[in-house]
Amino acid sequence: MEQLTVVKIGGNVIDDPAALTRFLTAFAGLPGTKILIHGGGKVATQVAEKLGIQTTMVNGRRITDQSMLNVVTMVYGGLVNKQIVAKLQTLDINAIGLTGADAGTVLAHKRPVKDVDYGMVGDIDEVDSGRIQAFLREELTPVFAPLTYSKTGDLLNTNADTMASAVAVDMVRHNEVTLVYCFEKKGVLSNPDDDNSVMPDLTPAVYDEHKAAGTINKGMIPKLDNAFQALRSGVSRVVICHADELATAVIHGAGTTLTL
Ligand SMILES: Nc1ncnc2c1ncn2[C@@H]1O[C@H](COP(=O)(O)OP(=O)(O)O)[C@@H](O)[C@H]1O
Ligand SMILES: CC(=O)N[C@@H](CCC(=O)OP(=O)(O)O)C(=O)O
Repeated sequence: MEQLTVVKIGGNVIDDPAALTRFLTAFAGLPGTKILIHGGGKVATQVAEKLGIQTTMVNGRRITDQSMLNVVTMVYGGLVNKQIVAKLQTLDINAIGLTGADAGTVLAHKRPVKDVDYGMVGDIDEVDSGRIQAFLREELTPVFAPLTYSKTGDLLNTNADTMASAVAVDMVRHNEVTLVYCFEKKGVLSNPDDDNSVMPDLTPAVYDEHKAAGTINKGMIPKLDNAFQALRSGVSRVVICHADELATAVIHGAGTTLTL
């Protein structure tokens, strides 16, 4: 089976133009077929604030009312996605920018209201990996914004880590998939105050211990839940690493590799 690398890039890197350029250059240089999923939460928060719209996050998810949905659609589906696509074109990657609504690639439903009303937040039902594979066959590199669509024709805001995991899992039908989460730290740290305390590998049991001790917290919890879910669902390798170490992580191993 052909190798495929699915890469997710987080919002703190997207917010730093020099770091984003370094990352995209490394992404462009990866061997074989690849897909990029980007976040952009930090930029969305800044733009919303300029428009007088306040951000509320619950369990790492953005409460998305209609005005916030308009902001994230403009920021993720427009500004961030198209800036990345344009940059990749100059790096000789024929990128095609997509939301989950484009070509019907990622269908979701609005998250039901239980304790929290997240508003227009989407939980993924279906990824059309056959369609994504068709883009790859045409030598196009899909670049996904973290937006999905519903059967009722609404756009929905979906966490980018979740989107990366769902796309990677469905692509297992066609490829041997490596999933890499890139962000601004060197990997999963055993001590969040020490940037050099990277754990080279991580099992669910050790993850649970760190979660209980509070040394793995905040955004790292949903990231790792998504990452372990991908590994359990047939993705061959899942790595969490610094954006500057993407090439090393894919080829030789850097950052944190998850094992079951
Ligand atoms: N043990 C840990 N190791 C690394 N990062 C951690 C850890 N615990 C919490 N974090 C936090 O998790 C964040 C990554 O999650 P998130 O902000 O959702 O990233 P992204 O922008 O990639 O989506 C890091 O910026 C860091 O502050
Ligand atoms: C529902 C939900 O929370 N969606 C995320 C999508 C962006 C994202 O995940 O961006 P990062 O990877 O940069 O955090 C949000 O709006 O913040």
